[in-house]
Amino acid sequence: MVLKVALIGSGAIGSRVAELLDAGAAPGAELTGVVPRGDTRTGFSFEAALELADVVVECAGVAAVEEFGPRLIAAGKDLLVTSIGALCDASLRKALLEDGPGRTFLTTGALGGLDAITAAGAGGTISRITVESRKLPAALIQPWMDGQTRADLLSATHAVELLRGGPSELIRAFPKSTNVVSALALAAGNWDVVQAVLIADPAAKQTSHHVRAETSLGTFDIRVSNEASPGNPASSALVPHAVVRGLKTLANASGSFI
Ligand SMILES: NC(=O)C1=CN([C@@H]2O[C@H](COP(=O)(O)OP(=O)(O)OC[C@H]3O[C@@H](n4cnc5c(N)ncnc54)[C@H](O)[C@@H]3O)[C@@H](O)[C@H]2O)C=CC1
Ligand SMILES: O=C([O-])CC(=O)C(=O)O
Repeated sequence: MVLKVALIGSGAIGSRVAELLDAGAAPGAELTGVVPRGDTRTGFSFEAALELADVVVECAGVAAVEEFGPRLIAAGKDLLVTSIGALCDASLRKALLEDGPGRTFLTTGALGGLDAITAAGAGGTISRITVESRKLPAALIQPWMDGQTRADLLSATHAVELLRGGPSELIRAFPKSTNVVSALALAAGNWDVVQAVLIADPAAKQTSHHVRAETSLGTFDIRVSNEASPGNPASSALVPHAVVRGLKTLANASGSFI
């Protein structure tokens, strides 16, 4: 049986996922359509995705998870989320992860090592997870920043710490850049153990995430240095491939967790 896939969002991640699916990168999975932003009078629509798809992949942002996620799950569809920070909201988290009958899957996205953290959270205890993320300053400019803050950031000659805090604080201020922090909390099964720092670094040749997890089953020190996505310097080029890997597992062609 073919797994029918719909996408919400066709930016850097969504357009690459579409290309990969069309090229057969996830055997057993087939692209049914891409939900456009705004006007849906022509072409594919969210309603068409609800009717035709088995799994809908969100690659559009935190607001799109809020807007579409609960309706998909209530309709019995599966949802694969990239904007994991949306799940900082406890009621949305419940709707997506507990209410069913649809299922919510979370991509590993820009990170590695989430599997070990999930296993340690289930089988042991996690006392602390820290993550330090570094991106180029231009990728971290936000609509809420005033002109002076933007100018200072863009002309910085040294690394600048932008924010330190937990998943909710980070996603509120940098919703397109700190989903990995929420992914760590969900992997740990604990929103209180994760502390993050976001750094704008003019010398950053790649986007990097340095995760350190202290658990009763071991200490994991995970460093990922990702190439930026060609279409969006704020997103790592790895992410669409992580999404497609997830779809491949859902289509069950390989039957493998790794
Ligand atoms: N879990 C992870 O490790 C990562 C997650 N992300 C998440 O993925 C999201 C997408 O990333 P990119 O593709 O790089 O962003 P992008 O900005 O290149 O593309 C987003 C696309 O979604 C579209 N869109 C927004 N709202 C929509 C709606 N309601 N309906 C249909 N389309 C809509 C936009 O028009 C845009 O074309 C980010 O906002 C971020 O939340 C990004 C990087 C890593
Ligand atoms: O792509 C990345 O490196 C991470 C990212 O934007 C996010 O976590 O939202």
